[in-house]
Amino acid sequence: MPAVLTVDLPLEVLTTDQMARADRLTIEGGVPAMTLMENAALALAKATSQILQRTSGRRVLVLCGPGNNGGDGFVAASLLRSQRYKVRVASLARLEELRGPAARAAAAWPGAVTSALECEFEGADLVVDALFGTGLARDLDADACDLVRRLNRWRRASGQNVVSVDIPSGVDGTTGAVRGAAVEADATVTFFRVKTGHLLLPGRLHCGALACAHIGIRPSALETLHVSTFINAPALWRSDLPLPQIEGHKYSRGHALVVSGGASFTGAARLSAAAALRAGAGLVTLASPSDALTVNASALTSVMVRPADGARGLAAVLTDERKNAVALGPGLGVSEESCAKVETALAPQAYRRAAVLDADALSSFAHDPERLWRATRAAPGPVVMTPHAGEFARLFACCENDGACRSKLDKARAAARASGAVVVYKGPDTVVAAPDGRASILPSATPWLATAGSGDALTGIIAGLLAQRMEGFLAASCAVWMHARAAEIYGPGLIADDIIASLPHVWRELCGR
Ligand SMILES: NC(=O)C1=CN([C@@H]2O[C@H](COP(=O)(O)OP(=O)(O)OC[C@H]3O[C@@H](n4cnc5c(N)ncnc54)[C@H](O)[C@@H]3O)[C@@H](O)[C@H]2O)[C@@H](O)CC1
Ligand SMILES: [K+]
Repeated sequence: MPAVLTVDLPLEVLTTDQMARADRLTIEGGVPAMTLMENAALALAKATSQILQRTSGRRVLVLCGPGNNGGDGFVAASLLRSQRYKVRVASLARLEELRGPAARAAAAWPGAVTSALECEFEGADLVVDALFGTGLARDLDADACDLVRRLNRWRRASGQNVVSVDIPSGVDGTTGAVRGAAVEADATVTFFRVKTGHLLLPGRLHCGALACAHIGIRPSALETLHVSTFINAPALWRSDLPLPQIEGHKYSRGHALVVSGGASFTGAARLSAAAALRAGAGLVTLASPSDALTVNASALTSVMVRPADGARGLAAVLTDERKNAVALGPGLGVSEESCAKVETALAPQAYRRAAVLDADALSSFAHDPERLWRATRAAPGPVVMTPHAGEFARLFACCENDGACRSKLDKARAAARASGAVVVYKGPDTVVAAPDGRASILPSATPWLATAGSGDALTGIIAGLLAQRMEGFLAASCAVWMHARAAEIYGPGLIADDIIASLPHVWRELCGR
């Protein structure tokens, strides 16, 4: 399935409840519901017609559901028919069951309406999926599941396009979960703002190319919605991006300290260190156990190496106040000593030091997460934690099993609240959540990123941005995006070293030169 198109999507991401409130406020403000529906259908008909022109198709089947999503389908059917497309309409509900604008839209459709459950897809060049939108309130029943599965099979076998109205039917607009079965669309046209279910997996994989249309809801409606979820795109953090200043020097660009593992586990920390430098830290030092000093020193040039044995050795290196960001975890080893090193790195200080905790720095606390939260809450500067799904489950079992946490986004937010740290919940739909409730979702990432050392590179990029004093949530979001973009630029065959090597291209794009 094609990746989500992120071009020109507005930054704010809504839950289905927030979207319903925006609709309600707009209608109360004097815009008729029918006008919103007509605007939605116009955008839908335009997108559909563009695909049909590309594929030289003429025959459209519109599947309409029992609510306003179906209403959008009826209006779009009328519009497409007026453009001389050959349009069939099939409805899941009996027409007399429809209410409000959907009933009016159905009444205005001049053609026949057949039963969706019995409809044949053969002969269609494109199917419009207007079965369920943001009003999906429960799992699809067996008949609807069967219809959706038949549609998906037909699409795969025929190679024809399916366009979903608002969200692929069966995808939960808030959590991205599949409720029984869900349409696999080639394109999805949503309205006003993207919903969290478009970006979170598996929902995102069902959307195809995602477009967001303006339908007459004013952006001022956002003011009352208290939106705190955003697409992770440059517009979110570009104005805070640290750029070298002409009057600056390496010390003004910050000094990141990366903690190396023992002699047999040094590569991971070296990747992090190199990534921190490429992310723009003025200086990077690798704190290395004595037994790994030679191997580390012989493999590094622009990264400095200092001996540091155990938590005490680390404490000694950290007495230098200029080392304002510390990263630990990659190759560190799961042990009590690692716990002590993390506590040393997070120990309250008179000066502000940021920290990134990854991999073994997190897993070492799996038996006692509260001990880690005590340290992260007391830390003198921003703390960013970067668990993948396995580490998250081990460390944040309380958030995993909390019934109120229905999605990856909910879980990441709960984890950030519990720990007082920025949580980067990694995966193809990486969520960054801050303790104050802000969150970002990465809209697309190449599967080539799933490679050894990829997480170590991300840890380093975050450390590099934190060393340059970028705010914790924005630094983590920016690093996640840069990491994904670097991998996208490099393309197939990517290994972790290539992510680091591609960072200058990412900077060039961000700086516009
Ligand atoms: N003013 C508005 O609210 C606007 C809404 N629009 C469209 O309206 C949609 C939302 O409309 P609705 O709130 O009517 O919701 P939907 O059309 O998404 O679906 C709700 C209907 O389906 C039923 N239903 C929910 N889950 C079901 C299930 N699992 N099995 C069977 N029936 C189920 C509900 O009882 C209700 O009748 C949006 O997705 C969008 O397409 C657009 O027309 C723009 C304006
Ligand atoms: K739909």
